[in-house]
Amino acid sequence: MAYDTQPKASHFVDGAYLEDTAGELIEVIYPATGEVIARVYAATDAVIEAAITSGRRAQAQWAAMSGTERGRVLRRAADIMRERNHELSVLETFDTGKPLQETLVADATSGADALEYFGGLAGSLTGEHVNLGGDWGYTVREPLGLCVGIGAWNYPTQIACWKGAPALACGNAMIFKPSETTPLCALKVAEILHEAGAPAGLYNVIQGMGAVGGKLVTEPRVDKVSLTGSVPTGRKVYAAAAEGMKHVTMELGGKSPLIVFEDAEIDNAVGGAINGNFYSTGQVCSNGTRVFVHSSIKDAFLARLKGRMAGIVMGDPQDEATNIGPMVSQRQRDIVEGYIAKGKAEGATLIAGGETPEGAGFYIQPTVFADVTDEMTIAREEIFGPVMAVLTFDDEAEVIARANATEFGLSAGVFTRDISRAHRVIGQLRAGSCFINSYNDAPVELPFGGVKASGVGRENSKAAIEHYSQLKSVYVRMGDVEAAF
Ligand SMILES: NC(=O)C1=CN([C@@H]2O[C@H](COP(=O)(O)OP(=O)(O)OC[C@H]3O[C@@H](n4cnc5c(N)ncnc54)[C@H](O)[C@@H]3O)[C@@H](O)[C@H]2O)C=CC1
Repeated sequence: MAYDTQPKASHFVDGAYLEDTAGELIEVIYPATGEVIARVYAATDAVIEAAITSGRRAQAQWAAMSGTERGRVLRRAADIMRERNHELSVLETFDTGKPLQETLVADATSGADALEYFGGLAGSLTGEHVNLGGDWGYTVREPLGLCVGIGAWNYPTQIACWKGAPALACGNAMIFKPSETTPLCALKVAEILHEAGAPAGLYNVIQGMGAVGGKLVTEPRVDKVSLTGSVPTGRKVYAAAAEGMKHVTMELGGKSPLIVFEDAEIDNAVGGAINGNFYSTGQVCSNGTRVFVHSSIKDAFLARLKGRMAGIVMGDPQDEATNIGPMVSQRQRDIVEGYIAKGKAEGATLIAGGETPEGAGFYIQPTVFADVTDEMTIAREEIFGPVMAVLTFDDEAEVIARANATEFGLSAGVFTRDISRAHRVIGQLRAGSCFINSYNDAPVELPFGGVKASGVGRENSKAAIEHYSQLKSVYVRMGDVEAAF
């Protein structure tokens, strides 16, 4: 293999690669072939201790710098990421199996956006002066301290930056634990931040499964935990963090509705449904996997959708012509196959896909089911794969109620040409990240996150600053102190 996917060592701690082969072996598998392309070891207690000690030391040093100086480091890191975008994208494709066509534009570039945006904000994180009628007060925006980021496997570079950039901008240090399925890319983020001038230990990356994540979450010297993962893991991590009264951000799963009204521009709605179901082979938390189509346009919608699916190019993800890559792992493909079987068994109509191709790699066909009802398993549970469920509706109030009838609340989308209806409906959908005549855009300037079981807190935008800093308030008396005795 021309590209060397084996990292220099498993962890990046205190400004350098660090190895400890006493940890559990993690084999990194290239999803397109099933080959082992790298080996790393889960962090031992010694590695965790080194990450915590160096993180706390670096945090004190970093917080003593001005916001402008900190921001300069983040913006330099953004520039380095952009210069190396091609190389980083190829690695992201090896790590995840996502097609290079996507990774070139959505991963290191999105990470660089976050570093640039929060680098720009860092110098403007000030408090307030408060007039108290003679006396006065002021607030200081302070860092939380040592933050832990725990990542999912679908966007390893992006998640490492979406958590790291606001944390560092606010003057915190971070220990990031990538998903054990995709351990490679975050190491590059750590390398780049170090090269850009971040003090040694400020952004440490350590590997491991849930057990390593669990140790970090319960560590008393950790002040905040930000998780991207599934709802069951979120429940465990949130509960463990609560024991130590730690700050949390939870970016969890979804089963989001995408509503297509009868007056929608059908090609755009079909495009939105494709982006919201098949990008990254369906492994996107905000996907609009319940596509509610007005019954009067169901046939036209399905016909256009089927036509557009002839444009699927499934194959070698390193080939830029490929637009559908494999699933991230055998395990994830097995899960998706199970849901497709349930869809068939519970009586949904298979419109497209539904098969697992022969041969190496964890490929599965992008799949569309129609005539799906609210009770079917594929309409209720997060699949995290390329499976679109098309349901029909007749009435606005009815579809809003059905769209909201889920424990999740990450995203929601509406396609309609009626501007009043668009805002009226979005106003009633219980979701954190919404779209009108679009789907799955995630610019760094807009808050991202869920309501209900989909999460707590927001990533990106100025809102993320609230989740990586805290206010100290100071009362200043100008006169004498009056006391009862
Ligand atoms: N809302 C969002 O921003 C996103 C949410 N997701 C969600 O992530 C899920 C898929 O990712 P997976 O990696 O399978 O999720 P997962 O929940 O299995 O694992 C997520 C991370 O948590 C770690 N972990 C597991 N148990 C832990 C514990 N007890 N304590 C601390 N850490 C622990 C894992 O090692 C991994 O790094 C999907 O459900 C998806 O919806 C994925 C991407 C974005």
